[in-house]
Amino acid sequence: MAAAAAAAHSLLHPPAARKGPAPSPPSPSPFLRLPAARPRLTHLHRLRSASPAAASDLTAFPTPSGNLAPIDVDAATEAELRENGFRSTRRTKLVCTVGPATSSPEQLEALAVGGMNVARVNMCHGDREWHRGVIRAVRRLNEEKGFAVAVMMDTEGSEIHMGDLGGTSSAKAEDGEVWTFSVRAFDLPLPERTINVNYDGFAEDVRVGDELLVDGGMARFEVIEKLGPDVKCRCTDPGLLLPRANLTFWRDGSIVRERNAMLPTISSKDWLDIDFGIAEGVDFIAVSFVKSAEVIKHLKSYIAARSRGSDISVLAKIESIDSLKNLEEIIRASDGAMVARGDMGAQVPLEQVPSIQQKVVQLCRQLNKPVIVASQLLESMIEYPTPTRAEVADVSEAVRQRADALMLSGESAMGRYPEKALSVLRSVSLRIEKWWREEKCHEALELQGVSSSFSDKISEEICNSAAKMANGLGADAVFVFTKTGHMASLLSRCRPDCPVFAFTTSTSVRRRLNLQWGLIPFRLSFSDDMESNLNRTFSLLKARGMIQSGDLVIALSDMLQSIQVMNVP
Ligand SMILES: Nc1ncnc2c1ncn2[C@@H]1O[C@H](COP(=O)(O)OP(=O)(O)O)[C@@H](O)[C@H]1O
Ligand SMILES: C=C(OP(=O)(O)O)C(=O)O
Ligand SMILES: [K+]
Ligand SMILES: [Mg+2]
Repeated sequence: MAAAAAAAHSLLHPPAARKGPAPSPPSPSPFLRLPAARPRLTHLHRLRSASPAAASDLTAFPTPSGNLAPIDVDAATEAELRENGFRSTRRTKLVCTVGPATSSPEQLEALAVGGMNVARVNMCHGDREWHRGVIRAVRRLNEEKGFAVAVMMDTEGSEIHMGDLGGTSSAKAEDGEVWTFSVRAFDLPLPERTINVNYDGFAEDVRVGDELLVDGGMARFEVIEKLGPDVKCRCTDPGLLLPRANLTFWRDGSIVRERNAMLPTISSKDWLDIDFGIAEGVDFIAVSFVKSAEVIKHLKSYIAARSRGSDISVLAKIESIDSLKNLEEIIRASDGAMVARGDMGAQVPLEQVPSIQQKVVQLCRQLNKPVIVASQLLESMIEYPTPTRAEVADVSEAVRQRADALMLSGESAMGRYPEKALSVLRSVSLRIEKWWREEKCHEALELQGVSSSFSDKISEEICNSAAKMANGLGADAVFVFTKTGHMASLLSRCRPDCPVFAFTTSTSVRRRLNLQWGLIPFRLSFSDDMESNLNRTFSLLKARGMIQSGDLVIALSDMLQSIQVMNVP
């Protein structure tokens, strides 16, 4: 037990390895500038010649005084860079579901300090006032403390689920007990051993003999009798019933999809929630139970018409058999995806979930869409302060697959140890990333072209080359100045060995980039003049101790299509 405790301790408290003296740069030239990629002549007007500048131009640039306001970076990133250096920054992003355990401003700040990149609110639970409070608290935190925590709203969708258990937080179903699942509206308190079901067709669709699975198998019942709106079921696998738990029913070993298969992906309640999300300025909307690309396209055009310029990214949750049938089309239409293993595991045999996860993660990377691996990563930490070995292995596998992000659900929403769970994700990510970088174990993924225009193609080739150069030269960081964030995501897609500092003029682009692997997003106003942008950025970052003279940096921008290699003066 003592050994276990010690192991858990080291997992939760990794030693902070201070950055040593700046490594001597492998490049002999302190200011080597490469020519711009050469496009066809017809596209030359897009390029501006990179005038060769002497190193002295940079050293002559005045160092800043105490004025640090022009760049937005949060204290957690700053401390991490200062203490651990570029190479050791975490590349895998972390999403936390906010619930009753984490909704106060103090609790949210603790999560942000602990590495939360995205706060998720799940519209299945809580009411709009509650969600509004959380979204606004996150916004305040960003404004007051310089964080760039993005907000993700997750729709309820038209799944079948249980009601609220009449206010109790959980109920235990024991072997052999008879429970009533009913579509009736009851007055509170609910009669004993009674569960509300949200789907009106439930009592008609089920048959005596069907199996009823709560949360994909947390508890299991057999339908023994139908009495109008009430369905009597005997518990055959005891387990815990949680409010609004998902329900599936099975007949002859297959999931039953009768009229429920015809339910809309976005329900009328979801549309109201989406209007709410647009009004509150959320950064991501994750759509539950996506079946086709059409629903994503529909939502994207709705958002474009409604949100007047503010960009909201639409993420497809891959969690049903239908989503697997149209996987590539759905991901192409979306701005990103989530491997939602909770419901997925209730629809396909559990042993198929790992290969589905790997397939979705790889496809998203090919198509340049960020991907989140979600559900039960550290499930036991809802109750216990340390994870199981199996959970750590599961997290490691998602990190090794180089998913953009990992997500906490119940662990952070209503668990006893939300901050500890986050710190486990953080330390496991750091450790596994370092191990795989050092061992150079990653199989090179042959990236296919993703660009739809020639000018995009130039950006893509520049990013591919810059990432390769960064690896070959052992660069400390890639700097990218990007207005829309597109160049930054193309770099992230290459999964370079060093982190990517993404400078963008917009706070909302900065927040959205926070979901993507390996990007450290900063908000900075900059001009079209790369020379002065770089000088200014170096000065600002040096003044804050985030970079040092001699650091080897590769710089790109989406205004000037070139690759520059230089040492920080
Ligand atoms: N806004 C909220 N209010 C109350 N409880 C919540 C809220 N968000 C999440 N939870 C709790 O956290 C659990 C895990 O969250 P999540 O995985 O997002 O939902 P679900 O279990 O419905 O898929 C939920 O089952 C619920 O008990
Ligand atoms: C993330 C998931 O969706 P939700 O928590 O909304 O059911 C899931 O099913 O894994
Ligand atoms: K949901
Ligand atoms: Mg789900």
